[in-house]
Order: sequence, then C-alpha cells, then structure tokens
Amino acid sequence: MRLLFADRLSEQTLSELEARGHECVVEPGLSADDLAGRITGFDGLVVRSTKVRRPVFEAADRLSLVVRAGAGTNTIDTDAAAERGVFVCNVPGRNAAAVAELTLGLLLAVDRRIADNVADLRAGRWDKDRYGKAEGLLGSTMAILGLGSIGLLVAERAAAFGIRVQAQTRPGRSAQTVARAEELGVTWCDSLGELLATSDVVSLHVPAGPDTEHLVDAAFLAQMKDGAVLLNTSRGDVVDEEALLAALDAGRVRAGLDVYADEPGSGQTAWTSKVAQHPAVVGTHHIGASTAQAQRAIAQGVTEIVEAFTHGEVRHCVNLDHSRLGSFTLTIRHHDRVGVLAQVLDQVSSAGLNVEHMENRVFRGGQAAVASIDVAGESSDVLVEALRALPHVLSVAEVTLDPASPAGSA
Ligand SMILES: NC(=O)C1=CN([C@@H]2O[C@H](COP(=O)(O)OP(=O)(O)OC[C@H]3O[C@@H](n4cnc5c(N)ncnc54)[C@H](O)[C@@H]3O)[C@@H](O)[C@H]2O)C=CC1
Ligand SMILES: O=C(O)C(=O)COP(=O)(O)O
Repeated sequence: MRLLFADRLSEQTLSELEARGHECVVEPGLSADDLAGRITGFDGLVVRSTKVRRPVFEAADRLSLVVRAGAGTNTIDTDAAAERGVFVCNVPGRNAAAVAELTLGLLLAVDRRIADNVADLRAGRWDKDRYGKAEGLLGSTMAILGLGSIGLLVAERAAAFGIRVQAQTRPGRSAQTVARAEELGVTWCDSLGELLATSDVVSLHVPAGPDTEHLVDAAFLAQMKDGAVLLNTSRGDVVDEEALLAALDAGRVRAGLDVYADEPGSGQTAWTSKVAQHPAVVGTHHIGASTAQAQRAIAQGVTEIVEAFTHGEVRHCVNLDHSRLGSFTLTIRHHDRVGVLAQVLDQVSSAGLNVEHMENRVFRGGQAAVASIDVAGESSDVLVEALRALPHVLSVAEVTLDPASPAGSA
C-alpha cells in the first residue's frame, strides 16, 4: 500500500511496513487543511490528532483505509469516509495505561499543588505554610465516567491508592467489564446525581460525540461535592468550559485537564485558554498517550492493522454498520468453480433483492466452498429453487434474520 503518515510515528513501524513492501511517505508537518490537497495517490492515511475532514475524502482517488494511531476517532469525519466506502480504524486500548498514569498524576498534582510548589521553588521561594495543606487521597471516593480501556486502568490505579471507585450503572455494559470492575472493587450508583454527590473526584473517560458533548455542564458541576476535583483526559468537548470556568472562579471545584475544547494540534504555538491558565487547574498539553511505551504499542497496532488489511481483514473499524441490514441469510454450498457466485448473485439480483453482506470460504483441497449471503427483502421459494438448480450448487439453506441480532451473533 502507499501510505501517507500525517503525524509522526515510530521509525520501527515505518521500517517494518517498508520491509513488507509498503511505501511510507511521512509528512508530519501536514495540517488538517493541507490534507485534501495531498491525499491523491495514497491508499492509506495514518494520523494521530490531525483532523481528517470531509474534503479529504472528496479529494481522495484511491484511499481505502484511514488509521487513527490512537483511540479517539472524533477528529475524523467517519460519516464522510463511510459515504465513500473508506474504512476508518483505530488502535484501541494500546495507549490506555499511559492515559491512566497521567490521570493519577493530575490527581496527585491537584491535591498536593505540585505544579505551584515547583514554580515557587524555581523562583527561589520556600513556602511550607502555603503548600502543606493537602487533604490526601486515602479513603476518598472517585467517580469514573466511561468504564472502558482507560477507565478500568484508572480504577485499578486508584484502588491501589486506597481510593473507593464508583461508576454509574449503564445498560449494555459487557459482562466482562462488569466482572473486571467488581474485581477492582468498583461499586455502582443508579443515578448520575447520586454518583456526583458522593464523589470527591470525578474522572472522565468517555469518547467525544453527540451523547457526551458538554456532558459536564453547569447542572453537572452543581451536583459535584464542594471542593471536588474534576479530571478530564478524554476530550475537551465533553466539558462546557464556560460552566467549568464559573465553577472554578467560585472555588466550587478544582481540575486536572489534559484536553481542551479549542486545543491546538501537535507542535508548538502560542495559545491561551482561560481554563488551562486558571490557578485552580493543573493542565497538560494533551500528552495522555505521549509516552514512548504507548507510542511503541500504538505503532505496533498500526502495523498489525495495515498488514491485516492487505490480507483482506479489516480490524477495529469504527464506521461499518455492524447491525445486520439483511432480512435473511442464504447459505450456499457449491463447487469452487469460476462463475458460480456470479450466477448466484445474478439470481438474487433478478429477484430484485439487495446483498448486504457476504462471505465465501473455501474448504481444504479447493473442491468446495460455502457462501453466506445476507440479503435485504423477502425470500421466496422460487428464488431458492432457482439457486438449487444452478450448476455446481450443492445445497441452499435459508434462515430469516432477527433484526435485533448484531452481525456475527447468529
Ligand atoms: N488524553 C489522551 O491523550 C487520550 C484521550 N483518549 C480519549 O479517551 C477516550 C476513551 O478511551 P478508551 O478508554 O480507550 O475508549 P473505550 O472505548 O475503551 O472506553 C470508552 C467507554 O466509555 C463508555 N461510554 C460511552 N459513552 C458513554 C456515556 N455517555 N456515559 C458513560 N459511558 C460512556 C463506553 O461504553 C466505553 O466503556 C477516547 O475516546 C479518547 O477521546 C484516549 C487516548 C488518549
Ligand atoms: O488516542 C487518543 O485518542 C488520543 O487522544 C491521543 O492523541 P495523540 O495521538 O497524542 O494526538
């Protein structure tokens, strides 16, 4: 594949990909605005936080894969990609430990005012009176919103500090997550109000999106305990910064932030932000994932995704429709001969039906294969009989799909 890297990734990944025959063009200086003018001629695009907007997909001539070398895909117009059949994949979980470490670092820094301590020492001031007044974390209570890869690792680290961790009950949470959370001693609150009112620390680990935009607003902050600490290492959009500013000014809360609503991308630039500069905030420069360990793990994940993709497997795609759109599945056993599937599809199309998903697997020896075809519309005996009558078709079975069942669960 011809791959454009619009952010810097480890040299090892680039040499591994090149050793496997891929061409890697590395242009970390490209901005979001430059991408549309640069994308032609590339099959794949690899980015960290550089935004990939609709014009990139409109300008692309052969782009088939965008890899987000990280977790959050809110920086990529995944709908525009989906409209043009471009896969957007992320590398989930691989930078979670780094973000969890920073989250605890921010909490300690807020509680002990580490940044102010350091600034005064560097300025030649000793002030034990001022800085010797932390509450301490042992026995305090932390709410985690977003109990995914990062949230669970934060829970694990917080528990090691003797912090009681709680989360809100949430429909659809996997049994595995619930089991791991309970192993870590996480307890459950039925409502957000109860969660916030009983927590000394609130840590955000939800993805950005319409459901979580300004999740932390004035009402949310008003429900937090007086003097509580808000930690945000997820995305700036999750917090209404005007509301946070008001709560900070009122001395109601303190905050540890790694992400901001209008943060710049990578590199260096002059930048001011009222929340980032607030004296009750310990802020970092969106560096949650920026450890060498995490970046090595992410880079390895990128190599795996690109390699799997070249072998026909799409890993960690975030813009496929995973719900079955078909209304029935045809399972067709056939001799593995040229043209058999074309005839099958011809019959399906003559019946006015649309194929939503299909897979064809060849048996050992290459004599026979089985095709599984999810079809939208109404099946009929006429179609099934026409398929059975085709040369080289061995058998045809038809199963009606349950619209509520996700793909692959049948
Ligand atoms: N500061 C940094 O450098 C980094 C920030 N991130 C951010 O952290 C986010 C989370 O990352 P991961 O834990 O790896 O993702 P994840 O997908 O493993 O976990 C997200 C969790 O949030 C839950 N969730 C979604 N909507 C929710 C809602 N409305 N309320 C409560 N829970 C909700 C999901 O069910 C899932 O369990 C990413 O989407 C990204 O925006 C990720 C990596 C680095
Ligand atoms: O993985 C994520 O979601 C991150 O926020 C990390 O962003 P970055 O790769 O450091 O620009």
